[in-house]
Amino acid sequence: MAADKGQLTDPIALVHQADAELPVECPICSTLVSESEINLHLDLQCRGASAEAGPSHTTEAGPQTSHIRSKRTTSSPLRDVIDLAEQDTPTSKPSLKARRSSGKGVAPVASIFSSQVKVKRKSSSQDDTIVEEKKLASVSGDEERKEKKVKINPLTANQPLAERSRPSTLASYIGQTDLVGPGSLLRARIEAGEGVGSCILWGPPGCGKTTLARLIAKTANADFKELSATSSGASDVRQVFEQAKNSLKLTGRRTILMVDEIHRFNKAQQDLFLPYVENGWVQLIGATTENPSFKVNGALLSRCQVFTLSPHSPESLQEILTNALSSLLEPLPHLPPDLIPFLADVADGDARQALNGLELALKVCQAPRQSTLPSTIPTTGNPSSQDGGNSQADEQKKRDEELMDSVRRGLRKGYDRSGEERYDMISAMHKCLRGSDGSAAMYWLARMITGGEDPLYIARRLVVMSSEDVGLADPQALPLAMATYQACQVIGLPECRINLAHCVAYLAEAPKSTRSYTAYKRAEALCHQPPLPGVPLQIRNAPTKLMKQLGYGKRYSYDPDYAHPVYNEYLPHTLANHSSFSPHPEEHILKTPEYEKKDKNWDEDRLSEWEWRINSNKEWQGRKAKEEKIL
Ligand SMILES: Nc1ncnc2c1ncn2[C@@H]1O[C@H](COP(=O)(O)OP(=O)(O)OP(=O)(O)O)[C@@H](O)[C@H]1O
Repeated sequence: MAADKGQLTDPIALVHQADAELPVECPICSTLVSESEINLHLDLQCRGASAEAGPSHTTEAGPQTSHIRSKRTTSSPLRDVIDLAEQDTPTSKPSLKARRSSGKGVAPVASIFSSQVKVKRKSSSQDDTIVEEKKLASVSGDEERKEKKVKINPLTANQPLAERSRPSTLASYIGQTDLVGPGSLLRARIEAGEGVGSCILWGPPGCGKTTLARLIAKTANADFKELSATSSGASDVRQVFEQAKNSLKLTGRRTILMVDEIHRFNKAQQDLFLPYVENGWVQLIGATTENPSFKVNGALLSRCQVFTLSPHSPESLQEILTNALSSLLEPLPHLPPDLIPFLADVADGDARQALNGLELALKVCQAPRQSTLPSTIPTTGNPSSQDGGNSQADEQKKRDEELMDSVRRGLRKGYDRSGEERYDMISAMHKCLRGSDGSAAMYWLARMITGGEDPLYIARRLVVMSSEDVGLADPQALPLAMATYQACQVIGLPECRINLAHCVAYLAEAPKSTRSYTAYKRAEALCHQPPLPGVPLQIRNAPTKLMKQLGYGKRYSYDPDYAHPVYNEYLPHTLANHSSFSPHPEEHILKTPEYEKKDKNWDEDRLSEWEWRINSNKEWQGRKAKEEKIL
């Protein structure tokens, strides 16, 4: 059905031609392909489908499959055939659209061909290289055409350095030696092209998860598809799975699907993976920065192996940076001599950050800058030449320092308010408060606030902490924490950070007691031990005569009439002697040196109160025992 090169064909004729050969749907990738070409399309493992065919970035097209058209939701055979005709052959005819937009219907050949751009795709290892052929023709079709081929790769040319220097072989994959170092099992399996089965790669940003996944796919010689949970939905996942299954069924070719940020799929979305992973129809490689035990569906997790990647060591980062520098083709500008070790330190284990820092430094150093040096440098031999040399060196040193400072500011690590780091930091602050280390608590408070944390989130934790850890040791803690919460609500940032700091300092210095909290936990544990007894009759209300006759409220001692504590049967018989869930008065109250200084007698006062309570309790126990004997 291909038209002769460079020759216009009447679209009506093409429609008639198409009637004779309707396109069919490929059973693997659902692309519409002409009937006569379907076998070729399958033999080519669905390569050649247009870019719309699926989410895979490995989609390729060759000249022999240029007529293949992806499925359109609003497709009709007629429209498809017209479209096929429009994009036919390298020197294809102008599109009907172009002709319509020219406003001249079927325009003269010359005006249509005067400037034509055709974009072809050709495969490379990981990237789609685009070759643009600009065909500039003279006004008349008969005249000699001037052809100018400009080879550009706009997709890769604009990539950040981190992306351009992504390793394409396992040999150039730096670090992570515990996991893929020489002699490791995983490395052996990857090198043998066996694949690693479905797995989850867990590690902090920029530690090399995506890179490793791509390397695994490359050596396994499988189709590789990539999805990101941030931009894909259930329908994308289903589409890839179905294609993978069909491909396996019809051609025996495996598919590796890498899902970046897999933790962002909710549990229901993750459930979609189960049958495909379970049956081995697709090999899943999930990448996540979050702890998979919390963020990945348990059922899916049990079908995947979890590999943990660590942040890069400064040594690994130095190697990655040096490799990236040496791979650059352009001449390097002057760079500060300490730049590489400096970047390796400040990047905090994140290779992408380190490479971004390097790229930033390169840009700054390449940019023409206004020299603050005197325009005439004294000549050698002149006594002032030494000074001139020194001042030049000083100037350079100052510039280097400024550069590193701006790179450091540019690399300041973000605070992930939705991630694990948030919980780690609030928990760190809580632990510092519990351990009465005010300075450390203040640091974590500042880290959270400067990272953009919601002050109410911090204040809520302070409210909890004031009861959980300070509790009875300082009853003022809870009202202060509540007041801090309200201050944050009313005032907001930036001022409310002062209220937070006030409360943090107070809670750090307050004495600590977990009596109420631990007592509650013990009581709660008892509530999970059946049989659960009813409320003792003595403390039940007796609003009716019958209830009174049944013993409800019998011998109940009305509290205000008695010296406290007032003894009634507050607990069921089975628990009467079970004092383990009541607050232990003898529990030690942890006091900070600051508190000791404030109130030396506090402990003694409280102890004497407890002693009295313990004795009263003993008395009550004895009286109960006697009564029980009598009964
Ligand atoms: N082990 C490594 N060896 C060489 N370069 C690496 C390595 N790890 C990471 N890099 C560099 O850092 C860049 C980012 O790495 P990659 O995308 O693999 O990290 P990631 O762990 O997937 O990060 P994220 O969780 O943010 O997606 C890569 O493009 C590459 O240039």
